[in-house]
Amino acid sequence: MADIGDLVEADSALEQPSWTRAHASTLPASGAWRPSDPPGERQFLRTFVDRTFVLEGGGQLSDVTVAFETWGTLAPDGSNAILLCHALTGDAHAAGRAGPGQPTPGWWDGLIGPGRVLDTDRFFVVCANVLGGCQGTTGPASPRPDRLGVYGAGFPVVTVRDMVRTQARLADALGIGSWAAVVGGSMGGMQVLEWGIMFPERVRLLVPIATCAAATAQQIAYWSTGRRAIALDPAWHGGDYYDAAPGEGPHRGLAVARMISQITFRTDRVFTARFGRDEVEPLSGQFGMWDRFQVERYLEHHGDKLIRRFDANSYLLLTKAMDLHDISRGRGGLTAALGRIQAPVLAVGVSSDTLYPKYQSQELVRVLRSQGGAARYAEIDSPHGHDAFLLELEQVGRLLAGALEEGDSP
Ligand SMILES: CC(=O)SCCNC(=O)CCNC(=O)[C@H](O)C(C)(C)COP(=O)(O)OP(=O)(O)OC[C@H]1O[C@@H](n2cnc3c(N)ncnc32)[C@H](O)[C@@H]1OP(=O)(O)O
Ligand SMILES: N[C@@H](CCO)C(=O)O
Repeated sequence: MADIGDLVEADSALEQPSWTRAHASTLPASGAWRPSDPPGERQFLRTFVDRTFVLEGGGQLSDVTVAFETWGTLAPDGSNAILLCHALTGDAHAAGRAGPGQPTPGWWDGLIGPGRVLDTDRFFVVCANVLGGCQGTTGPASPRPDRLGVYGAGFPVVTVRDMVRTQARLADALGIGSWAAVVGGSMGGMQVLEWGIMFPERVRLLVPIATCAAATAQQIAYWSTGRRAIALDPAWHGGDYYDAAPGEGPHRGLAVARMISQITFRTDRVFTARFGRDEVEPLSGQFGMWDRFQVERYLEHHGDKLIRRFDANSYLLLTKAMDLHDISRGRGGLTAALGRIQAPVLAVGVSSDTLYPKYQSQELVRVLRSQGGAARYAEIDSPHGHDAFLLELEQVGRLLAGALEEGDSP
């Protein structure tokens, strides 16, 4: 445990959801980790304090903070821990706070808690904000170790493998030798696969949802268009905008990037049912260029919402990490990479996902099984598209419950 770095308790000065306040310059150092009170409170692990963390792409970091939340109680032998890996704009807050006060909704509320699928009377559930993110874990908006400003454009490119390596340090620090399950959707599913490949002996069940073994040309096309929108915003300033006055950051570019991605998260069918050709400003016979359809206003709303809770540089980094995701890189191909996995795999696709289409999950299972791996495909039947893993919680819960019953769990 000596080289793990300091675990620090939740600091009320950091009590905030926003990236703008996510990085206080000092974190209180403490000795050993102890559970937060109430459960669900954000906690921080400082790691790589002692040495340089060399990233897969050659960049370097030191003194990395990992923000995480936990629910439930860790068994004395550390055997009952489940790791949840979040998607692009998610964070460590997978479930609402269980203690007093107004619970803040989490992205998988309803699945986590006493008697729920991720039963906190039985499991110790952990979720950490990813490296490069903007909700407490070190990212571009974080102060540099020398305290001479924030990283900004100087933050190195990170990969999904780098994210997983920081999570492994967290597991070490918490005393978790192997996870009962590692579960996540989209970018979270990419982390799940890398966990199975990088640390095969440290996972006992893998549940990658709505994800892929390697980004396709179309996925790269979508995400890179969003990145271009951010880079074209003059307020982006090459990534160094953190001293801009409130409201003067690259929010226009980020909003457009979100509008583009929101289209890919949903479907033609649902957009047609929800918005059809309905207009916001009724067409009067004289067509105004900026008179809007309802779907335009909806996308604008989603752009506006994201800029209030997300950092443009993190959006660039994390979408790049997804595009760089390729489990076969440096491993002698897809079959060899998947051949490293020892844990049973439940790969879940979404029937209507056009961003990470279900054939990619099916292909994972086909290759795993061709090598004798214990892999199964299951499907979320939904009209909603990619976001179904966040919207169809009843189906997700049923699939997870089945996998946890069958898998190697306590
Ligand atoms: C529970 C959480 O997600 S916590 C938030 C943290 N975020 C994350 O963790 C990332 C993952 N979460 C997400 O991506 C999303 O929150 C999801 C997928 C879970 C849910 O998506 P939603 O945004 O709720 O879905 P939906 O497509 O129904 O959009 C609803 C919003 O569009 C607005 N809207 C609907 N129609 C229109 C329209 N015609 N014009 C303008 N706005 C509209 C609604 O008023 C609503 O606004 P609100 O969210 O400010 O209340
Ligand atoms: N809508 C989700 C899914 C992305 O895969 C998010 O914003 O994180």
